[in-house]
Amino acid sequence: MLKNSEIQINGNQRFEEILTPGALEFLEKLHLHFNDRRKNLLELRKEKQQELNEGKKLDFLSETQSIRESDWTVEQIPKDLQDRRVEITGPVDRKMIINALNSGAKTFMADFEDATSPTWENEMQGQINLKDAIRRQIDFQAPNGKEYKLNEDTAVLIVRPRGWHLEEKNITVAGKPMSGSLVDFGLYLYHNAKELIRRGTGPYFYLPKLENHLEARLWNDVFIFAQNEIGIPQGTIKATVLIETITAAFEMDEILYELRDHSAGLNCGRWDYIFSYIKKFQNHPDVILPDRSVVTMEVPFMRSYSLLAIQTCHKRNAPAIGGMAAQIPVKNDDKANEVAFKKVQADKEREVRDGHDGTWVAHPGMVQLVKEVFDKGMSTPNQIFNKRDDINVTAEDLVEVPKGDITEIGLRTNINVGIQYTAAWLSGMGAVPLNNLMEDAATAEISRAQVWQWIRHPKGIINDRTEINLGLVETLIEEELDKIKDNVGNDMFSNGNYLRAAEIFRDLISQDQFTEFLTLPAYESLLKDNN
Ligand SMILES: CC(=O)SCCNC(=O)CCNC(=O)[C@H](O)C(C)(C)COP(=O)(O)OP(=O)(O)OC[C@H]1O[C@@H](n2cnc3c(N)ncnc32)[C@H](O)[C@@H]1OP(=O)(O)O
Ligand SMILES: O=CC(=O)O
Ligand SMILES: [Mg+2]
Repeated sequence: MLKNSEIQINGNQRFEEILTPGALEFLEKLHLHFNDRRKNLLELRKEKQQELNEGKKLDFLSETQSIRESDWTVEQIPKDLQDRRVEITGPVDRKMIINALNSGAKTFMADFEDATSPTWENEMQGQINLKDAIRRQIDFQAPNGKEYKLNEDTAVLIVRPRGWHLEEKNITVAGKPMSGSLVDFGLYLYHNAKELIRRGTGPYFYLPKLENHLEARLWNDVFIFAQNEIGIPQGTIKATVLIETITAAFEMDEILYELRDHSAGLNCGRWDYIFSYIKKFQNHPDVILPDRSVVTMEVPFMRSYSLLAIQTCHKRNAPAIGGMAAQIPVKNDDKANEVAFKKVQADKEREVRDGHDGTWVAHPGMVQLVKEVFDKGMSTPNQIFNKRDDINVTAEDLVEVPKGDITEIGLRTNINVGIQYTAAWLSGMGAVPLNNLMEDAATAEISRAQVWQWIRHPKGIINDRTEINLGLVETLIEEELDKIKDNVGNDMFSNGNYLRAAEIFRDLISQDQFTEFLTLPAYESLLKDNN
């Protein structure tokens, strides 16, 4: 049994409502049954990275060929997940949960991952907010007096727990931190599964950053165990896996197969996918990406993966959800706003034309536009019937290196966004608007990974022929910090964690060993003052 000394309640009455003895006992069981396997799988990630660093090429697995070639389908998708044409995502902030549920989107993914900075307060408050939202007992009053409450019709709730790599250091078992995934999943399920079922829906999840089908098998075993413990029918949990690592793209069939009793399809997590492409091929001299702004869904390796996801899902009667266009409405600039909307529209038109069954938006202001695009392109609840047998994506297509320039603006933007995002994250905000784009942990990972790669790669050269090296980047970091200071003002600059963020950014790009996730060192920094 977890002892009180092993958790932080901080005297908050409502935290106690989440961290009940029963919930803690359930978490402890999850930990004892699954944490060693989680750790072994994280070790396996390191071994696979080492093989790639030594020049290994990615390919479809020979040992699972029979799974790819045999006929099977996932179990029936529940009624309220049949039509997912517009999914809004957002952090587990109380006001935003209400706004997202009211947004007119079909579903809302409440995010403990890319969009949440995992302060203890955010984590616990997020669980409280979701518990209240499910029971329709959520309301909120903003400092300006604006009142928030739920509409009659709300989006279907899906929760994204943290990835397997993240730990929750405020909950320990025998002195060892628990997995962030198991904490987020476990607390949400424990408090809400039966209530969700009673209300005609279910415990639905998005599973982030999986690298292979063994990690999907672990989730599936967690589901079987948890359904048994909680006393809900097997198969009640439904999970959509984000295909957001380059290695997982080679195992889409296998991931669906592992989760076939619990699967609600796949999603193209495009931003982490780009990050993963850089990370996994960090040592390959033939792989380098141009400016982030030109690595769109239309470059061959991105388009191939999205098409393969559609074909794979539809073959298995599962939905294939598209990805996040990072544009958000632009305030006080009609022209820039129009451009942003046009970009989102084009992105979503391509997705629906290709066969995606739904897609993501980052902001309520985009819901109507994207709904109209999908209504026009998809007159049925989904298009799983469209098997796309015409698609033929090869292993080479999935890794094709895109062309394009590295520019000084691209380099400066990566530095600027990397620092500003990390500063926000250290201040407890996991998603922020920067340069009229939604930035979250996944997009920030691209920024710092590109700078790391460009410093070391023989082709890390700006299009004016300037070589990118540590010295240049150090200079630009100072210049970008000055710009940020001018922009946010002295007070905000000194209170806003920018210097700490710059220190983390500097460490990340100067260490020869590529740090697996920006959020790992950032979490250590966060623990020092936010908990
Ligand atoms: C790569 C990936 O993993 S994508 C998935 C993870 N990322 C995300 O989920 C990010 C989602 N988006 C967001 O968090 C936000 O849109 C941000 C931070 C980018 C911008 O937020 P803001 O600066 O608040 O935008 P803005 O001022 O235009 O918001 C207007 C209103 O819409 C609300 N809003 C904006 N985005 C969202 C959202 N995603 N969900 C719910 N409400 C939202 C705001 O709370 C605000 O409400 P109010 O008028 O009642 O005060
Ligand atoms: O989680 C989504 C992504 O694009 O990353
Ligand atoms: Mg992601």
